[in-house]
Amino acid sequence: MVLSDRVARAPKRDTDSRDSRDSRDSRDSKQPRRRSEGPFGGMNQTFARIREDTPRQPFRNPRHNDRDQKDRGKTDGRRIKAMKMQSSLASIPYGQRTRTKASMTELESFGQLDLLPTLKSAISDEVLKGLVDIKPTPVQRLAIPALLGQEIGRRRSRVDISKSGRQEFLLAAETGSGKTLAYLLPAVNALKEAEAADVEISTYREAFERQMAAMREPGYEGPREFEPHPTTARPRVVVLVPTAELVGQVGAVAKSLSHAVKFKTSLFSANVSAKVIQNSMYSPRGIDLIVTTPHLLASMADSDPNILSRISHLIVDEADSLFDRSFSPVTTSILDRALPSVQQLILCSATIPKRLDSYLAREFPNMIRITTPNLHAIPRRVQLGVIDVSKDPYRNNKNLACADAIWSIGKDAARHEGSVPGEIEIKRIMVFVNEREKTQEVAEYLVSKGIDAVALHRDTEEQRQSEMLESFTSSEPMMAKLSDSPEPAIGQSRRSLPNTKVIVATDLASRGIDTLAVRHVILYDVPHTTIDFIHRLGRAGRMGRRGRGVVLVDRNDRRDIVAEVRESMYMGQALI
Ligand SMILES: Nc1ncnc2c1ncn2[C@@H]1O[C@H](COP(=O)(O)OP(=O)(O)OP(=O)(O)O)[C@@H](O)[C@H]1O
Repeated sequence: MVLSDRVARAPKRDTDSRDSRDSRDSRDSKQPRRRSEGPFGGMNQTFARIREDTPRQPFRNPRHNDRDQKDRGKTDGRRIKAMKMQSSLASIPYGQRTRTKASMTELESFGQLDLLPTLKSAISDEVLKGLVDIKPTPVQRLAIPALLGQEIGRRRSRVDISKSGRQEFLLAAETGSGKTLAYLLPAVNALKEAEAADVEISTYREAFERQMAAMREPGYEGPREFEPHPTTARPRVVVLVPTAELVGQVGAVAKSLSHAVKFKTSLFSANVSAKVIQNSMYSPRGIDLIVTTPHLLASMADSDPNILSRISHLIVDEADSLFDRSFSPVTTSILDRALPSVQQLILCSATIPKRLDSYLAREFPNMIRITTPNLHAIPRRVQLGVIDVSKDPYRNNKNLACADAIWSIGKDAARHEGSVPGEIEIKRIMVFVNEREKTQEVAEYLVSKGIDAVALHRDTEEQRQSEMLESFTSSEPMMAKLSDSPEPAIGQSRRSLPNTKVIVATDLASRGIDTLAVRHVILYDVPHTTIDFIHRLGRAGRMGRRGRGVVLVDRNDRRDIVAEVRESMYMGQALI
């Protein structure tokens, strides 16, 4: 999906390097006149005569036949492709990661931030309600002060401003690390500060109060309608996300903030009717913050270009998706139209492909890049197991292997009774496939094996899909009666597994979904890229939780890639 097309090409030579390469070539071609052999032959040399490494020949088992030799050649060729896949993520120098780590320790609580007091209390009272000992996460420690322009400890938040007077930020941090709050808190803070300083809004409020008072007078005969609010159809903060599910999720965080700090939030997605969208965009009460998809916003802006005229904070979440080939034309068309008024442009992602990296370097050279030390690494608390489907008892029947893996998770959980006697916790499991068409087939197979599975794609019944997603995003444990044993009841024809719920999806459908309840992820297909590995396994082990991935490999799959990913995960290294 996001392979860098430059990885295999030699870097472009500039004049200097060409010169130096030329001189080296001529030097190389000059053979030493005399080569002295013997014990002192290597002395007084002006350049190192290092013998070129001849590739070590692999051990040949005489029993291998010709066909095996051919296959080995094929594997070697594909290995180069594996390296390309690995290289499609941009690397962040380790030196920079260490510096970041040091500066992260200086912000210890949300209390230290220059946020409005109501916003600070909204963090514990609304957004992270129920959590004890709330501390900012690494990305929040780095990003919030920078976006607020606040100095923390010895660290001055470096804020470069582009020629237009705009600040541009890239927030790159691992999956499930709290990026949403990292960009929403400063944006809402700025929104409320701008509102307090906005003369047009205060004049409107005074006129509104006057008219309300007049309308309460007996015998009032003046107008009963109000002038539209200055912010009607002119939002100040816009958050762009790729899917309707993410509109709901990010919108829920924004709404919970707006309960404590009054501002008007609207969520626009394909799931919302055109009439509702129209009514809330043009509400006479105004609109402050919208969360939507680029396509919807672009179509609204096509009919009313002024919608993009007052945006001060433009946030592009899941930026690697929104700047990939399918979304990029529409995302950039919004940027082109909105940027003149934008004061902060914030791009946010858990993976930065090289293609996006060079696009940002070219288009936004002043962008401040905020990256956490663990970027592109899958947390060590997530373990990856491998099932070889080519072996007995599966004989390349992936469906069977997948159902078996889910059954063993369910059975294992059934052995551990929950804290309430007679109840067991329902395990929520995500199965990832590479092709959207496969989701339905796999889900149907799992259902036929007594598993409560649903495919996450456009055609799934909306109600069923949202019920299932809701149960996956809630951190509350879900319980099943222990009597609902996985074994068939007497007289029951088929076994069913009541203590698991399964979503079968492609990672595009579930990108960014905050599946807090998920501890198990099954990679039905080996992902095409390390980026997919990160996002799929990132649905488990969120916010410090433990997780377990299982990858099903058959004889056509790249086992070497799986081994490399496992090793990097074990070492806690970035998958670059
Ligand atoms: N400081 C915090 N302490 C504890 N939990 C937090 C904190 N900040 C955010 N969270 C919770 O962490 C979870 C993950 O946050 P969020 O969805 O913002 O992650 P993300 O970095 O955007 O992940 P992804 O890259 O997968 O989209 C959410 O449930 C959120 O409520």
